[in-house]
Amino acid sequence: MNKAYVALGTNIEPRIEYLNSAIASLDKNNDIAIQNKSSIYETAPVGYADQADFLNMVVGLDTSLSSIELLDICQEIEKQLGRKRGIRFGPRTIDLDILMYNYENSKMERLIIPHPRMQKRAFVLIPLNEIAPNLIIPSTDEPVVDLMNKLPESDKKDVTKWTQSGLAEE
Ligand SMILES: Nc1ncnc2c1ncn2[C@@H]1O[C@H](COP(=O)(O)OP(=O)(O)OP(=O)(O)O)[C@@H](O)[C@H]1O
Ligand SMILES: Nc1nc2c(c(=O)[nH]1)N=C(CO)CN2
Repeated sequence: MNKAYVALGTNIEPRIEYLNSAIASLDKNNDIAIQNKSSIYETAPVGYADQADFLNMVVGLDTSLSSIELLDICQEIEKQLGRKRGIRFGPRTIDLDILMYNYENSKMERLIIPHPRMQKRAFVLIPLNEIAPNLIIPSTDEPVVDLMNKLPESDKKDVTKWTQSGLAEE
C-alpha cells in the first residue's frame, strides 16, 4: 500500500460543494482509502491576486495506484467538476495537487513529487501540518512543522480556519 497526500483548492462557488464532491469521488474509488482530512481553511489568493478567496484543505490517503494513476484520477475529478484551464494560478472550481507519494523524490514529464511549490505555500503547509506534522519532505529533508514555522507571518495570517457558520476560528 502507498501513502499519498493530496491538496484541494477551490475559489468558485459553491466552494464547499466542490470540496465535498472531490473528496467523495476520491473515496469512492476502490483503489483509494482516505485516512485523514485536515480542517478547511479560507485563504487569500497567492500568485494571481485579482480573484476570490480559496477554500483549501489536505487529505492523507492509502492507495494501491501508482503516482501517475493517482494523477489521472485527480485530473478526471477536476474535469468532472467542471475545471477549465485558463489563467495560470487563476480561478478554479477544483484543483487537486499530489503533494507527496510515499517518500518519492521524482520528476516525470507530467508529475513532480514532492509538489514543487508546496514548501512555500501557507495554504498547503498549515492544513498538512494538522494531519502530518512530522512528515519529512524529501527535497528539503525537513519536517512539515519546521517548513510551516519558517513561513513569513504575513503569509500565515492569510490562512484562517473556515466554518460552515462563517465565524472564523483563528
Ligand atoms: N505533484 C503534482 N500534482 C498535480 N499536478 C502536477 C504535479 N506535478 C506536476 N503536475 C502537472 O502540473 C500540470 C498543471 O497543473 P495545474 O493546472 O493543476 O497547475 P496549477 O494548479 O495552476 O498550479 P500549481 O501546480 O502551482 O497548483 C498538470 O497538468 C500536471 O501534469
Ligand atoms: N490561496 C490559494 N492561492 C492559490 C491556490 C490555492 O489553492 N489557494 N492555487 C493556485 C493554483 O496554483 C494559485 N493560488
